[in-house]
Order: sequence, then C-alpha cells, then structure tokens
Amino acid sequence: MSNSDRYQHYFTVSWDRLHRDVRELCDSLLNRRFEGIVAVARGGLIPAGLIARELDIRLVDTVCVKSYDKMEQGEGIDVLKGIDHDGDGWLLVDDLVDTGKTARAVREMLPKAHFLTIYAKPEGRELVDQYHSEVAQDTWIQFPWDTGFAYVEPLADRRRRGQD
Ligand SMILES: O=P(O)(O)OC[C@H]1O[C@H](OP(=O)(O)OP(=O)(O)O)[C@H](O)[C@@H]1O
Ligand SMILES: Nc1nc2[nH]cnc2c(=O)[nH]1
Ligand SMILES: [Mg+2]
Repeated sequence: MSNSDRYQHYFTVSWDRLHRDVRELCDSLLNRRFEGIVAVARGGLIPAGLIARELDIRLVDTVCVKSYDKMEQGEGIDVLKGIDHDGDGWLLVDDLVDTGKTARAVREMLPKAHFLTIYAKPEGRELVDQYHSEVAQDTWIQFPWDTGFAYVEPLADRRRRGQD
C-alpha cells in the first residue's frame, strides 16, 4: 500500500488554530526552564518560532532531516544536519508525529530532550513527551504553510453542473 492510500481524510489546520494550539501547549511549559529549542526542520520551524516567543527562549537550533516527499515516505531518514549534544535541558519541537520514523531518528540524536509535537497520531505518540491533540492514523494533516485560500463553488451550482 502506498502511503497516499493510507490517508482517507484531511485535517486542515488554519493559522489561527495552529497558533491557539501552540499557545495552549506553551501554557503547560511556563514553569519549566529550557537551555534552548531544537526544531526538527522543516515542519518544526514555525511551531518552534512561536514557542520561542511564548516562552522567551532566544537560543534556537535545528536538526534537518528528510523523510517524506509529498505524501510518500522514503525508505530511510536523511540527516542533513545533526547536533553535537544529547538534548539535556533542551526542548525538541516537531509539527507532528505520524508513523514515528522521524521521531525515532531525532530521539536517537537527542535522547535527553523534552520532545514536543503539536499533533500526534497513534503509531507515533508514545515517542514524544507531549503533544496538543491526537489525530487519527488515516488522516493527513494539512498545515497552513501548505495551503491557501481558494474559491469554493456554491453547492447549488455544483449540482446544476452535475445535471448538465
Ligand atoms: O512520524 P513520521 O511518519 O516520520 O512523519 C512525521 C514527519 O513528517 C513530516 O516531515 P517531512 O519528512 O515531510 O519533512 P518536512 O518537515 O520538511 O515537511 C513532519 O514534519 C514530521 O517531521
Ligand atoms: N503535512 C503532513 N506531513 C506529514 N508527514 C507525515 N504525516 C504527515 C501529515 O499528516 N501531514
Ligand atoms: Mg518534518
């Protein structure tokens, strides 16, 4: 089964929703002190920026990995940029965990980090320390940076065209 067959539904996240969810996660981290944030690029970059602002963290680093090309997951994880510490005292941020393949790879690099994703699917959720909401395994999450506003035809027009 190709990966695009795994996904039967879409969960489209607006900028507003993402921002709200990130802020709610940050609320529970307010009393913790972190050395800095490591964002898992690219998906973790925007959540990491929002979190850095909320928690007043100025030190932000990245690990850069590649796993998916559109909806298709490749065989392995390409690590384009690693990191030279074990994550002790650091917050590790990605946008989501799905199969857990990426999470497993970055966990290995930063075993001591507090690992947070905004969304988590069942196959990968055990690999992260914290997430905002769970999303079904058969659902593809559409982030606001991958989408845009578009005209939607009225239902009546669509029906009329169907009858033509
Ligand atoms: O749990 P998994 O099945 O490994 O999937 C989760 C990963 O997939 C996406 O990254 P992607 O590799 O698409 O790259 P991107 O962050 O550059 O968009 C997402 O940002 C996670 O990092
Ligand atoms: N945008 C996006 N990237 C992913 N990578 C793995 N799963 C997903 C998903 O549901 N949405
Ligand atoms: Mg990613």
